[in-house]
Amino acid sequence: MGAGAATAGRRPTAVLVAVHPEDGDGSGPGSETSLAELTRLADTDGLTVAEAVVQNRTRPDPATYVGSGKVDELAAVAERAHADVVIADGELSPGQVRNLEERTGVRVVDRTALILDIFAEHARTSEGRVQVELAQIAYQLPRLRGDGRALSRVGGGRMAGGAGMGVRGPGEMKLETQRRRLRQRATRLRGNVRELARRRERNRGRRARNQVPSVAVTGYTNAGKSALLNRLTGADAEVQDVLFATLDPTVRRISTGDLTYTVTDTVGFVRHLPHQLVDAFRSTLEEVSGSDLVLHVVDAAAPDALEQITTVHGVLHEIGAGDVPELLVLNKIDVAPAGWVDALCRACPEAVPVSALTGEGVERLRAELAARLGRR
Ligand SMILES: Nc1nc2c(ncn2[C@@H]2O[C@H](COP(=O)(O)OP(=O)(O)OP(=O)(O)O)[C@@H](O)[C@H]2O)c(=O)[nH]1
Ligand SMILES: [Mg+2]
Repeated sequence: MGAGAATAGRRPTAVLVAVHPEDGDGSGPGSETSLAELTRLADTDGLTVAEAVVQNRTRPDPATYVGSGKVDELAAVAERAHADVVIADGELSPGQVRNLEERTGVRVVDRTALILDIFAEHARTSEGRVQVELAQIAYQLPRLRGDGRALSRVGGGRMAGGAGMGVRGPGEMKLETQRRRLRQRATRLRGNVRELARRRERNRGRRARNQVPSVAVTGYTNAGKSALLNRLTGADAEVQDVLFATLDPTVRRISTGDLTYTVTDTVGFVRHLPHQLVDAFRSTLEEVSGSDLVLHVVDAAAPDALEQITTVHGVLHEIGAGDVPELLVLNKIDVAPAGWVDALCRACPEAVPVSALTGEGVERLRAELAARLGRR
């Protein structure tokens, strides 16, 4: 069972732990930006963050992730906060998790597990569920402990469906049996994903033959991709103030004048998107690399908007979509400080400022889209 089980009735409490590197671009693990994001991720997963323990030196103890003094501090903070779980701002080795748990007496998870948990919670379609479960298995296989604990949910929401994971009691299944079952399940799931990918491929081929240009909406999670898709097409994609609300691509058709094109909403990106997820979601992400134009939605109200743009470009390259022409959209200008929007426009002169909420700038965006697609 997840951390929430012991504390029915209130939201489980989390304490964050991180090593802040002395160098880097200021947005790496342990930085203020990264911790703020981890807090939002925890919140999305149903956890309330009480405190963060950050180590500022760069010489942590590899056995316990942070140095020994910090572990004592973490244990004290966790006790004071009545923490149900400790979340590390990075990916931990199985040994680090075990040692930290022993010394703090609290369940320990890392950022990757947290993101996987959110994906599991948000997957709606069978395709989304299959891909998430595959990513979960890739994460769990090297971390099995024989007591089934690595298979349970992190946060306060409902338990992840998956392969009925997390329901087995301690020691019910031998480690080797668990491993074999998971590997077999992964093989079956990969077969499903391949079949779904082929279906997607066929649909894309049909659209290409019909000469219908395609636009893929991408961007950092919570940038307003689904809201903008709804504004552009009158669709009803799910819009929520949580991270990773959308996991399944929604394809919609737009007709303006004699031009018809499709717009696809897709999964949001985040700094250090777990590689297990990138691998598992490859078929979903291929919608992006196969499109004629990437509509890159930026949350212009985010103080780290420029870093988010860099992150998204990194993921686009990773999935083979680096060469697809891009149209940058600065969204949420209704709430972004005017000076900051101006600065972003100077940094990205081709970008179109809009508000999916009020509709401001959306006509200009439509015209720009038509011009770009007509010019192909
Ligand atoms: N003020 C304001 N809020 C917006 C705007 N566009 C979207 N939002 C809000 O931003 C939040 C995220 O919007 P979504 O459309 O779900 O964002 P997304 O990029 O699809 O997010 P994921 O699917 O989770 O990656 C929601 O609370 C929206 O209401 C905008 O132009 N202005
Ligand atoms: Mg969305």
